[in-house]
Amino acid sequence: MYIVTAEEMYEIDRYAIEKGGIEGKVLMENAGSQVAQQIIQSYDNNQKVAIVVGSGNNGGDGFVIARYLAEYSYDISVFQLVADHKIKGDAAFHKALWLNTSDKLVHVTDSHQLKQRLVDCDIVIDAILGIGVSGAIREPIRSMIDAINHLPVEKISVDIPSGLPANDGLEVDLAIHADQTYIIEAPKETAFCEKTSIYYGKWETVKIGISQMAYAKHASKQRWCIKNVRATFPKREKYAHKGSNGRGLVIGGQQTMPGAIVLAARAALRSGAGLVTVATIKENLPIVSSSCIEATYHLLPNLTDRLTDRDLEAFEKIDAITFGMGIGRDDSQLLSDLIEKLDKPLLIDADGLYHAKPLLETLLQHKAPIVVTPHYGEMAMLTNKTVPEVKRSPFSISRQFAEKYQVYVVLKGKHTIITAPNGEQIVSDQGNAGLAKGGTGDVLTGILLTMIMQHEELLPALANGCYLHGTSADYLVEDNHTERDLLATDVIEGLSQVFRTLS
Ligand SMILES: NC(=O)C1=CN([C@@H]2O[C@H](COP(=O)(O)OP(=O)(O)OC[C@H]3O[C@@H](n4cnc5c(N)ncnc54)[C@H](OP(=O)(O)O)[C@@H]3O)[C@@H](O)[C@H]2O)[C@@H](O)CC1
Ligand SMILES: [K+]
Repeated sequence: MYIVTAEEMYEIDRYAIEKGGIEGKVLMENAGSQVAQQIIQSYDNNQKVAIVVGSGNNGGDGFVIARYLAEYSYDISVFQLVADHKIKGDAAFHKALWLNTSDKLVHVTDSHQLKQRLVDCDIVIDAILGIGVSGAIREPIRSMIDAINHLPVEKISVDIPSGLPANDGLEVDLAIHADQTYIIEAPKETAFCEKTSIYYGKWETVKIGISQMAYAKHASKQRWCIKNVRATFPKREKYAHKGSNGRGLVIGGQQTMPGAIVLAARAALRSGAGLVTVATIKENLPIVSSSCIEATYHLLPNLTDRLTDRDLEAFEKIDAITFGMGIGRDDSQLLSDLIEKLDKPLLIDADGLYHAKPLLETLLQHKAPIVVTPHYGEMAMLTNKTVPEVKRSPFSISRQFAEKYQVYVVLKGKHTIITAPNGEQIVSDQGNAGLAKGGTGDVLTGILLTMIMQHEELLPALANGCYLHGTSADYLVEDNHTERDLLATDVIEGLSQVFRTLS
């Protein structure tokens, strides 16, 4: 499923009209009838329904919905919040069709009137503003949206909660707090941003006949689901040997943080890596090696000095490296050596990201791909922004960073956003609140290390890793765990159940 900005949706719409030959009126008919079908399936027709329409095509959708719901005997009233001359084009066409079959259209000019009109309704269908909204919400629409938010009725938004922008990056001024949103065709960026997703309530998409070709041409983001994983997940070769399934290297683990590397190494092995070597200090060896007997070990005298020739020689056979879990924040030369001296795919996580901050310009010199996996706080640190700023613009900030430093970014959150150096993005929204616990990030890193070694294309590889991690947590919470007691180690054990669903 594609995710779009407002500009991309308009381009896709234009493509469907100009190249696909579908008239705008027909797209609007399809949009309204599909939303109406969803409402008919979910809400009884003994309810009193008010449809509030604004000046744009979102209002046009509202007139179509009115026509279909009236056919199914809902008690419908349509309230027009703008002057007649504001309704133009396709919206005016569908307004005329509504008036051919009904006289139920009331002009409302202020919020006080609107409140009185809506007070005995069960459902308000919000077709006031769509993706064409711009700037601060103007009066009288502003007070009208506020009035609707205060009514104890079911609020259903068409396409987008009125007042909410489609794109990330803007401070939300005022918007309908919907219980349910029926999104036309493709979810917009704000459905996946922490500060704005709540306005949508529950949401689903309705299709109106736009071809996938239009999206392939104009959209740059996808939501990753099992269908994508099945299509891209590498098959395990029948005659594979441990060397052909990838040799991964996990570097990290201060004396006080040995758990992080155990989790990463075990997760990498459970996700199918052929061999995993853990490079850490000797004080960690007893605990780490007894917790992960399948891995091999490489001893580093400390986690701060440059790599020796012996280290570099030992790492020569490695297919991909992850650096940073439990490494601490003391000055260290390790990361600059990994960037300069080893041309291997490199995943930088956790404290490793603090070491990466002063080296960002040098990332461009690395000949193999680099992946960074920050959470919101770490992303704010890397980009000199605040956490609220990252939460407001997770798509834009990830894309700018990925393009500037030519790295892959996995911005971890409820909706994890994965960005390629060319700006292409994928959202993985699997997982639950049980993952908000120490160690789960280390498990994700281990899974991603294996995915990096086993795929040719990195963007789907990283998306598949995020899918495995989140879906393991979802299955565990559905079965014998809860969001409260779920541990990072459980997520590793849960991977088998996810793998079984992929073939
Ligand atoms: N995707 C698809 O393929 C299809 C999409 N369709 C639908 O079209 C919708 C997009 O339609 P759209 O472009 O007409 O924009 P939309 O938001 O309805 O109205 C814009 C008007 O709102 C006003 N306004 C703007 N800002 C404001 C503010 N701050 N405060 C107050 N008022 C403000 C401004 O009017 P003004 O008062 O300036 O004249 C402006 O002209 C889309 O969301 C979907 O529902 C389907 O019908 C068919 C296929
Ligand atoms: K709306």
